[in-house]
Order: sequence, then C-alpha cells, then structure tokens
Amino acid sequence: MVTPLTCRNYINGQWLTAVAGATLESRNPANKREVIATFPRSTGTDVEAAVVAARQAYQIWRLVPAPARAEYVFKVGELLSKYKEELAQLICREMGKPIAEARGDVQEGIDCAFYSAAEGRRLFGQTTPSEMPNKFAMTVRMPIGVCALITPWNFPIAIPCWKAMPALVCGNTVIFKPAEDTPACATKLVEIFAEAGLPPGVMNLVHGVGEEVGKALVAHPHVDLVSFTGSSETGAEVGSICGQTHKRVCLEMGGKNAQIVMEDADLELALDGAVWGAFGTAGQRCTATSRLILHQDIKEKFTAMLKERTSKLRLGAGSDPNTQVGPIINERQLQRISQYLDIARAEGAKVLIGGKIATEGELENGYFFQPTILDEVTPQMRVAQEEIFGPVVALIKVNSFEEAISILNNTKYGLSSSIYTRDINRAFTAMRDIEAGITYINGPTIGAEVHLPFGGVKQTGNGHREAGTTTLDIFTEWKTVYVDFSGSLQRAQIDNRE
Ligand SMILES: NC(=O)C1=CN([C@@H]2O[C@H](COP(=O)(O)OP(=O)(O)OC[C@H]3O[C@@H](n4cnc5c(N)ncnc54)[C@H](OP(=O)(O)O)[C@@H]3O)[C@@H](O)[C@H]2O)C=CC1
Ligand SMILES: O=C(O)CCC(=O)C(=O)O
Repeated sequence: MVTPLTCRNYINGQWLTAVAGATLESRNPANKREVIATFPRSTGTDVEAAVVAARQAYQIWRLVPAPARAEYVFKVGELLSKYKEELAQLICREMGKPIAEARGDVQEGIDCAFYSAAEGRRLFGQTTPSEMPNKFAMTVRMPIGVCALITPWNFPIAIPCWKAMPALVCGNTVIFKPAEDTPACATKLVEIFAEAGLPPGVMNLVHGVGEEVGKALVAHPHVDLVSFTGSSETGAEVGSICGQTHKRVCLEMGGKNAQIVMEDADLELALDGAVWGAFGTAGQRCTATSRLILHQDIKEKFTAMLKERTSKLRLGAGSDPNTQVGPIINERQLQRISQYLDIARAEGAKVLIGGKIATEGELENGYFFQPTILDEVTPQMRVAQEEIFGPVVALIKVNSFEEAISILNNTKYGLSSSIYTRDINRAFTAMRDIEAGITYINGPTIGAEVHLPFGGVKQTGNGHREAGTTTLDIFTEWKTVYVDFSGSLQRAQIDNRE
C-alpha cells in the first residue's frame, strides 16, 4: 500500500489545513482498505478566507490582458501533459475508472486548456452601427467576479478544467470545491495551476463536505457565480438559493439518456455503442446510456448479442489494464444501485444478466456491481425514469420510429441521446425531434468533445452550455458601449433627434 497523501486547502497561494483542524479521508473504491488521502473538513471560516482572497485577487486579475491570462492556462495544459500518467494513475486509485478512461479524463483537461487558452485572443464582442452620427456602438465581454466551482467525482480532472479554465481566461477568480470522494485528484490539479504561476488568490481550493463548504459558498454574498455539476436534487437546492439572491448559477445535472436501435441499424456498430455507453465508467456518467429503445424486428437478436458481450466484460480495479468495468465510487452509491434492482424486480422488469453486487475474489474488497441488463421494461417504470448512475441498462421494445422518439423524450431529463439507423430521413427527423442537448447519429450517448457545447434541456440544466464558445456566456457578462465622438456637436444632435 502507498502512504496516504495529505491534502490541504489552497487559499491566497498558501497550502493550509482547515482552521478547525478536522480531516476526512478518501479511499480506493476498488480496495476500501486503502486510504488514498486525508483532506481538510473545512468550515465557513475557511470559505470566508477563500472568498476574501478571491475578491482581492479579482481586482488585479480582471485587469490582466486576456491573452496574458490565457498564457497561464496554456501552461496548465503543458503541465497536465507532463503529469498525465501520474494523474491518470491517481484517478484510477481514487475514483476507480479503468486506466485508459483515466487517461481520457486528463486528456479532456489538456484539450480544454489549449482550447480555452486560444479564446484569450478572441473573446469576441460585436460592433454595430449606431443610429446617431458620430457615435460608435459595440459590445464587450466582462468578467463576472468570484466563481464557486462545485464538482462531482466522476470526471475529477475534466469537469473542474471545463469550469476553471474558461472562468480564468474570462478574468474571473475561482474557488474550487471538489467532491469528497476525489480530494487527491483535485489537489494535484490545483498544484498544477499553482506551478503554472497563477498569482495568489486567483485559484483557490476548499475541501470539505458539500452540505458545509458547498452550501457556504453558494450562500456567500461575495460569490458572484456558482457553476455546479452533480445530482438533480443538490442542483435544485443550489439553484433555489442562488435564485433568492439573484446570483448567477449554471447547473449541469442528471440524465436518463437513451439509445434507439432501429430495424435497419448496423447492429454490430449499435452494440459497440450500447456496451460502451451503458457500462463505460461503470455507468457513472451523466451521459451514460441507461435506456436502450429497440425496434421489435431486431429486439430479440440485439438483446442476445448484448447479453453475450456483457457476460464477457471484465470487472476489476481500474489500474489493471485488463479491466473494462471498474468499481462504483462508494458504498452509498453501491447500495443505491442495488436498491434500484429491487425496485426493478418489484415493478416487473426481468433481470437478464447481472443484478447483484459483485463479490468474487478480489472484488470483495471494493464496491463492484455486475453489469446489468433489465428486460421487459416499460416506459413509466422508475428504472426507465430515474437516474441510476451505475452499470444498469433498461431495454424497452417499440413498434415504430415515432414510438421510439416519443419514449426517448418521455423523461424529465434531456442531456444526451442516440439513434442507430441507416435511414437519413429518420436520422434528420430524430435530430430535429429529440428533446436533448446532445444527439448522436450512429454513435453512443457518451464521448463529448471540449470544443462543442455541453449540457441539456428540461431538468438536466438551467439553460447554459459548458464547453465550446457557449461557456463564455456563463463566465462573462455583456457590456454594451456607446462612444460618442461628436464633441461640442453632441448637445445639438441630441436636441435635434425626434
Ligand atoms: N451530472 C453529473 O455529471 C453527475 C451526476 N451525479 C448524480 O448525483 C448522484 C449522487 O452523486 P453525488 O456526487 O453525491 O452528487 P451531489 O450532487 O451530492 O454532489 C455534487 C457536488 O455537490 C456538492 N454538494 C453536495 N451537497 C451540496 C449542497 N447542499 N450545496 C452545495 N454543494 C453540495 C458535493 O460535495 P460532496 O462530495 O462533499 O457531497 C459535490 O462536490 C449520482 O447518483 C448521480 O445521479 C453525480 C456525479 C456527476
Ligand atoms: O462522455 C461524455 O459525454 C462526458 C460525460 C461527462 O462529462 C459526465 O458524465 O459528467
């Protein structure tokens, strides 16, 4: 076993323990006896110090030219590349995902760094004619101020990068509150920001419990923006507190994503998509495929193919290169998935494969759930409506394309979606009629790229899109500027205007 890391808060350029001195620990979900890190259980006092530091730094940082701010972020990208393998190994041990996926998590951070850094030389506004003579009209993007970034554990590097990098390039300062399950990944990431030379107070890290640190940040009057990714329940609470104080808030929450397989689909391709979409990251992605909507003509054949492929998936620790499905993040989530299996059985769904906590051999030491296929699921069942966030996929049979689209749309969520078909008319109709932020044609529901907007409709989000250039609309305010250069003529012009 490796000696546990000691993580600290990072406030005003200093690595600090929590003022109250309490600590928590994170463990390896593939081997719960292994403590990965101890970290501060911060309180409102630590949050206050971070807010003061971020506010002070903001007054200087906002005046640093955007291309110069972007150079720091570019440097972070270079350092992430340098430490990529070390970080990926840490993700495997602390969050549990297979090593290839962990490298992908870091790579997303690298891609985001270079993409965001380039934006430092754009941040385009608009110029437009004024209706008055000798007057110039334009818009410019202005930073918001202090941004609280509250993130989940499932992409411990990529998601914080998606938030922090554009926030910094836009001229904001940030306070990062990572998930309790992945404090070591968060600490290593912030060490990299520090190594890139960011001035004190520009990037702050406050570890702790969501109900304490997260809540204190959301409620703090000098936090100007909250960017949150996590569960719908917490998101609703965050949104409501921000609503009461008119605080800008960006919410990225759950999904109940579906893949449609039509009767004319390339079934091998659709199978690759379904297996990867449903069981990649052990189903712990907000974009995971948790419903497979299958046309009746291919349902039987496709189900057999899926069952066969699923039976061969290798469960294990993410650090083992042979592992295809890693552990569940913690005991609470494991039990939650298990409870959904009870619900599925009680509702009349049939467990085709899997359905249990996996305990064979080494798996007993961690939190593993068997990759699970639920058959004979009907659209209104809870397992067809609620986010399970585990390696569980529900099969729903349909008779037509129209029925498939209607069932896909029939949830409160609207993040990702997919259809496999060779019919271009159906593909375009699906693209138009599916109610989701992301639609893949002949691809799985997962695999977002950093230069395109990411987010969902309905209860998945609150109308924002992370990534792409749309992220700039989260982290900046528009200012409209009129420049009058008529000098002493000005008064007369105003007076003459009818
Ligand atoms: N859309 C997505 O990408 C994700 C969705 N989820 C969904 O969330 C469920 C549970 O996962 P979990 O990580 O516990 O999600 P949470 O929504 O509980 O946590 C997300 C983040 O919010 C923090 N937080 C918790 N409570 C509060 C609060 N009252 N105020 C402010 N911040 C808070 C958490 O801190 P702490 O870790 O200390 O609790 C964490 O940093 C999953 O089953 C899944 O449905 C989870 C991860 C990602
Ligand atoms: O695979 C993807 O599309 C991105 C998933 C993601 O960001 C998430 O699950 O939070």
